[in-house]
Amino acid sequence: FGTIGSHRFRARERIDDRFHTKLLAATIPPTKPSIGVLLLNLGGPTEQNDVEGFLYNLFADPDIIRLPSFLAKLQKPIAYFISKRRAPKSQEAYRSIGGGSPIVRYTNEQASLITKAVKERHGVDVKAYIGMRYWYPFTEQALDEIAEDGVDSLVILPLYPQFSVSTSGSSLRVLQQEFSKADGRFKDSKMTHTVVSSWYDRPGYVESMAGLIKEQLDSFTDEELRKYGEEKHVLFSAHGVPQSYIENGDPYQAQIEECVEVISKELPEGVKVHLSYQSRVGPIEWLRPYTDDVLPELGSSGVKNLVVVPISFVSEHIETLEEIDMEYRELAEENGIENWRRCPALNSDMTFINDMADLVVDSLNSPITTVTEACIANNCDIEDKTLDEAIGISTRDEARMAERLNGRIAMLGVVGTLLLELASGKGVLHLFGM
Ligand SMILES: C=CC1=C(C)c2cc3[nH]c(cc4nc(cc5[nH]c(cc1n2)c(C)c5CCC(=O)O)C(CCC(=O)O)=C4C)c(C)c3C=C
Ligand SMILES: [Fe+2]
Ligand SMILES: [Fe+2]
Repeated sequence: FGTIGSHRFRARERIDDRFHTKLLAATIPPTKPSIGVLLLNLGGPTEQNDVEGFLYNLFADPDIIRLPSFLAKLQKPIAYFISKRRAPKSQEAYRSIGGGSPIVRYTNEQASLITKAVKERHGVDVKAYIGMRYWYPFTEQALDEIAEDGVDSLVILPLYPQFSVSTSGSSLRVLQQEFSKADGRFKDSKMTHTVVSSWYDRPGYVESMAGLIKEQLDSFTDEELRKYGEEKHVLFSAHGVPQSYIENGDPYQAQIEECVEVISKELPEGVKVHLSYQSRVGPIEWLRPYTDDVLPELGSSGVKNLVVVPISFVSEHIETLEEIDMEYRELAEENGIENWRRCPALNSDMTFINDMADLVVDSLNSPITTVTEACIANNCDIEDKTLDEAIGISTRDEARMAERLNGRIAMLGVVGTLLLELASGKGVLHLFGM
């Protein structure tokens, strides 16, 4: 490794780096380099008592509930009411899968397997850190550890194959804020970092997903196929986002569609592929078609053999174990889809793990993408005015503002509902499932 001048986590310096072609590997000091891999994920409540706090953190995130700036002060009170209202229903769902989310357990497993695979496949020592957005271990805790360990070079890897402002973007914004704090934990650090924004089209990931789906397709027995017919269907069920996010530049839907297309190319000929979006929350319009509309449609068109594939997650959690395995399965069976399979999440699938290990090493040897660059490239909402000015572009030009306002007007419906509920003392939000 050669050495090139260090960059600190000062906003301006990072922005000045926009047009660099430095490789992260080239910035690693020649002696005792310490390489960190920060795995970002959503997190989940580990026990019943965590549920309300987890939901509060989620709804207090302006990347999850977008309010117009004049209502920004209401974000926390709104989060408080929605989380209180939703907690009993969510608790019940978590109870049905054993009391809490297994997301941290799976992410820990993935972290240690990726570390091992990087060493075995590439001879490189890395230390993995886990940063969850809404519950323990929080991203900020991972950053404390990274600073204490004196990491020289950090690969930031969101565990979301496709980029959404509401997931990877939200986590990157936390990093952006923490890195640019003048008196923060990195004030004397010379650490460099690079971000892998999305990786839905990596051949290894595609191969691992296709492999898991084929296993399910092959599990239909001859007897079942005689009974239900030969036709096999695959329904990719992606986590939804509000439609307004896409209108404001979130690359999520385009990446989901491309991802489904490349995986489908690897499936046996004759398999019929469908795509829908699950887990809608609240009264506004989300990406369509909704999974709970598509299942009855498939049923009434005579589909019997169906493999459902969770496409935006890399580990099991409430949306696969409860929503797909229980709610959607029941809905499918009620509608005549008798031969149901669910493709497992990637969890510790070794084709996937090895690909993530290769991805880490590839990103050490690729031009750096800073957190700020990743946010700009993926149309994250950058609120920090000084950043906009320093970059010399405005993310607030009038056309974008008008578009964003349209999306936010929809959100005002939620606020209005809350105020109505507060004023009347009657529960209105439950009508919207909140
Ligand atoms: C790619 C994945 C995800 C996107 C996009 C996403 C957007 C998004 N989610 C909510 C609201 C909720 N999400 C909840 C749980 C949850 N969400 C994801 C992934 C994505 N979310 C995961 C992996 C999980 C489960 C974590 C776990 O505990 O196992 C929840 C809480 C559960 C519940 O009460 O239903 C909510 C609420 C919104 C509003 C949103 C986009 C704006
Ligand atoms: Fe979610
Ligand atoms: Fe969800």
